[in-house]
Amino acid sequence: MSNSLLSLKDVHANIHQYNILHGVNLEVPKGEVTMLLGRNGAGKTTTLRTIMGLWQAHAGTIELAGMDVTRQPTAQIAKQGVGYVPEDMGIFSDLTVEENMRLAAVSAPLSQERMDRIFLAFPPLKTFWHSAAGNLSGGQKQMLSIARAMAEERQLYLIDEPTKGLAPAIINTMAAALSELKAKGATILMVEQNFEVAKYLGDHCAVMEDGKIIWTGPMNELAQDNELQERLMGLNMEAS
Ligand SMILES: Nc1ncnc2c1ncn2[C@@H]1O[C@H](COP(=O)(O)OP(=O)(O)OP(=O)(O)O)[C@@H](O)[C@H]1O
Repeated sequence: MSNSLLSLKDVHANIHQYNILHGVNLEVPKGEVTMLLGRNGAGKTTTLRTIMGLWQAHAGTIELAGMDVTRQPTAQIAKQGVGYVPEDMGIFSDLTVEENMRLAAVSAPLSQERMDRIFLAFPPLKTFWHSAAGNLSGGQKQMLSIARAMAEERQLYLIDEPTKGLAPAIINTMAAALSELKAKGATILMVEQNFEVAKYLGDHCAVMEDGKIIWTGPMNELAQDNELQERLMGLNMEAS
């Protein structure tokens, strides 16, 4: 795909002695949202961590904006404009919301304009600006985790299950904030188990199984095909 910002070609990765990724091929188009879906243990988190350099690809290539970033150190990949929102949120519980945000802005101090944009998306962060992050609710912690990725200009966001364990009302807030980010032209690769959220935000979709991508296509194609969903992911969407 010619407009790919991120491109994985035949990526293999091990975790300790286990071979987890068995040749991942994935194209992430610029300015669009790609959903990485699949059953538990399929390798979705491992794929994001390998892109971020947190696990090493032992074969294959990872290109970001045409540059080979395979096996670069994580700090170097972050410096090239990749914001990562890990599943465990990666926030510092003992620090305040403000300190968490200021630490996330590595290449330039957090501007007022950026802070205003973040407060608009996530009002509780303004309310609890001087509170310890550890005291935030689960949903507020997730907001802080995404806000940290937004603390700088990014060319790519890697977001791992941002709605996991959240109450429906908070899921809506989260989806609205991510939709704003999308409307600003962000390129996002996101793991999401909530199929409603995946349908709402996704332009493209890649489905993983056993360390490989087994299906790629437009999100609406998968969303409209119950049989395909069930075959690829064991989903039964009759209820939704
Ligand atoms: N630190 C680890 N040590 C050993 N095996 C691991 C480790 N982390 C992940 N794995 C294994 O790698 C495989 C892929 O895990 P991964 O977390 O990437 O899957 P996933 O698709 O994100 O799953 P989920 O939807 O459950 O989060 C699984 O079999 C998992 O048990």
